[in-house]
Amino acid sequence: MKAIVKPTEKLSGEINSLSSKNYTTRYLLAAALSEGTSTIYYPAHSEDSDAMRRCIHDLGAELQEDNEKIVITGFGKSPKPVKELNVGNAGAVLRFLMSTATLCPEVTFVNTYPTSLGKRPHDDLIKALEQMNVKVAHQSGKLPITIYGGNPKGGKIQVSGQVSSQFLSSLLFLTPLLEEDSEIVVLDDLKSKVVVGQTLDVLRQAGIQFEVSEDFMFYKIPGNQKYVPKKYVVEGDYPGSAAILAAAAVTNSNVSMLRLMENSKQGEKAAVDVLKKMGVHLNYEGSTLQIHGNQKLIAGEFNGDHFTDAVLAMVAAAVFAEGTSRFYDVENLRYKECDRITDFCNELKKAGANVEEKQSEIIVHGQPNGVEGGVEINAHFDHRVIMALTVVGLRSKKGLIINDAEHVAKSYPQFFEHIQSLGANVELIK
Ligand SMILES: O=C(O)C1=C[C@@H](OP(=O)(O)O)[C@@H](O)[C@H](O)C1
Ligand SMILES: C=C(OP(=O)(O)O)C(=O)O
Repeated sequence: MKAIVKPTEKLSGEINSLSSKNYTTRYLLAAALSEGTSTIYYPAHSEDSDAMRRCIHDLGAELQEDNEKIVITGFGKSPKPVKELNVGNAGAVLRFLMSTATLCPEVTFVNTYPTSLGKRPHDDLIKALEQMNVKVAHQSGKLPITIYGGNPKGGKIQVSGQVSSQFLSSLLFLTPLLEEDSEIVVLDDLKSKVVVGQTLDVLRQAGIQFEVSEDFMFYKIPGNQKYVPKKYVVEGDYPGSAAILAAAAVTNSNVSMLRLMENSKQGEKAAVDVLKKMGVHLNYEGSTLQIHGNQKLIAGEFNGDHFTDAVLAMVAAAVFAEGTSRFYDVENLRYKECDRITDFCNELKKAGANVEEKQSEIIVHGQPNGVEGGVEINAHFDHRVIMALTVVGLRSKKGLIINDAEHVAKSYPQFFEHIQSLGANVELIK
């Protein structure tokens, strides 16, 4: 699918925000790891959340779904001994399930996206699992990966958090089910620390006991625990909504987004503060976030590690700001669906933006008069590149053609429909 994005001056209307992908994957897993029946209200519907649904079903969970909810009967610590799992292009789903798969004798995670997830590194999690009586066959830390488990052991576990927080989250889901008590020490740095808070939030809701140090680098997890079956309610998704907010920020707009909680634990909620700092008017009325853009933005300096999945959308807004913006501490964007520093900056430059990259920074020299556009954009299999370049296209002189735009469905299948409903001049060609 091609998305033809044309210059658009105004956006207005109301959007029912999509449901949080990161909470949906976590609730699905917590429900699968319990032995009873849980209900998840308003789950996300996207390729990534569908990948988690498919895999827990393959592992033996029973799922029944209607428009509002999924009812799940879990497999506890005894999944079906499947041979193969296909997570699509979903990094978090792969990493979370690599630990769950140690409860089976032998599971291979296949490589269906060789140029996206197939390029991402999982060495740090593999090294941690190898400390737990698990053997792992892999291609230099990448897919396809076979986990030889059956009898994983808790105890003292070390894991690096330098590349991804998903490795730690993965171990936090598994260790409560093991016979032994565990102590997890995070080595090096811990990137995307805020999303670990969402993991801990879900574990607490599922009745799991643990101790955690203030800096999130050390954990004590008693063994022999059970996930309690629960009713979970999924809140709105800030990472996806950040792209709509960025679009509203670069146009003359009056947009309301329903279902975005002001006290959310999602790191990408920081997009609201980033845009406020850039001079955009935003306010909450209950759980509705209202944004009024007037095309005027001021540059700023931001630690992007606090809102990792919203960085690209915020960079897209900064493309039109007065002055130079700097997004720092973002090196781990290089290990996502594409290299979100080099690949993204190259696409932005094609569109006419003035950006520079460093190993762990994106620097944006803003152009309040808009960018030239008039080119075709390579999506690099990355939903967040697609959404961010759509924002740029709206304020370009000649528009942008985004190729392979169907990959937006990894997290936000209704993105184009939503932005069109606000008045964005976007045409889709199948
Ligand atoms: O735990 C999660 O659900 C996620 C963690 C983050 O990844 P990293 O920890 O690799 O930054 C984020 O980018 C991803 O979209 C979802
Ligand atoms: C990086 C992302 O997801 P994942 O790591 O789960 O593939 C994302 O949603 O932007």
